[in-house]
Amino acid sequence: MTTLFISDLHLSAERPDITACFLRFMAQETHAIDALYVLGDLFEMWIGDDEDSPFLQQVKQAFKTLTDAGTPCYFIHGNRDFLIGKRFSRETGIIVLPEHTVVDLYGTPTLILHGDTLCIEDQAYQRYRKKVHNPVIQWLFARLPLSYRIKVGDKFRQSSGKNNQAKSQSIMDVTEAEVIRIMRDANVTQMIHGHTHRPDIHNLNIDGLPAQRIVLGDWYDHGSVLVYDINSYQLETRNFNAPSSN
Ligand SMILES: O=C(CCCCNC(=O)Nc1ccc(S(=O)(=O)N2CCN(c3cc(Cl)cc(C(F)(F)F)c3)CC2)cc1)NO
Ligand SMILES: [Mn+2]
Repeated sequence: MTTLFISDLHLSAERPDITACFLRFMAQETHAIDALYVLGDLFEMWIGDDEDSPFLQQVKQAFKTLTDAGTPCYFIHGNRDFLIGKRFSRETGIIVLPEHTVVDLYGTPTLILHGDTLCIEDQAYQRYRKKVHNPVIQWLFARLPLSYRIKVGDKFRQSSGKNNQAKSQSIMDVTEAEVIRIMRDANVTQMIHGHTHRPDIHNLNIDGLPAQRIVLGDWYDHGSVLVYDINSYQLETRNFNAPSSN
């Protein structure tokens, strides 16, 4: 049987091509799978579960159809959609997991996470992350009027776009030592994450044991899916303009 992993779709109303590719993926590829894991940055922004739109309704409905059919669907917060909460879970049937979770993938204990916690050299980002993950700050932010939160979100998106251009490529990637530290602490030899937008399968060595770090791809110019079968896995792409099957 098969388990699917996706992340970094950065879905937004401004990118109907990504949304169409995602909806096609959900309609055509999620029959008879064991589970779907979404490892963060499903959305380009998320300022509260109370935001609604036809775009959001369509995406939420796709998950609801899947979970109502009995396929478990799990989500780990990304650096964009870390405010996704209980109401979103209720509306979609999605189960939100802790930011670092160990799952048993057909007998292989695997640490799954978004990946932004591995980029410890990006100190400015880690400081910002600490603040916005503070429960009191989140409680206060959630009580601001929706219109104001949308404005704050747009401001953050402009500034983070600029900040990222300024940052060197290397600090935007994971710190190898942190990867090893976290895998050793979790006592695993397999990790799956997203965030860096550098899809790849890395072989590493942890205390003499062979280990793998699987990085999921973003969906900026094509879809990216990790198809994990009982005894093999592969990172696959999904073209936006693939002819629909019917
Ligand atoms: O993303 C990458 C590379 C870039 C990685 C770093 N850049 C990045 O993460 N940018 C970013 C993330 C989220 C949004 S947001 O619009 O969704 N939104 C902003 C306001 N948020 C907030 C929450 C709280 Cl509790 C409190 C506040 C407060 F108080 F500070 F105002 C604000 C909620 C979330 C906008 C931009 N790779 O994948
Ligand atoms: Mn990210």
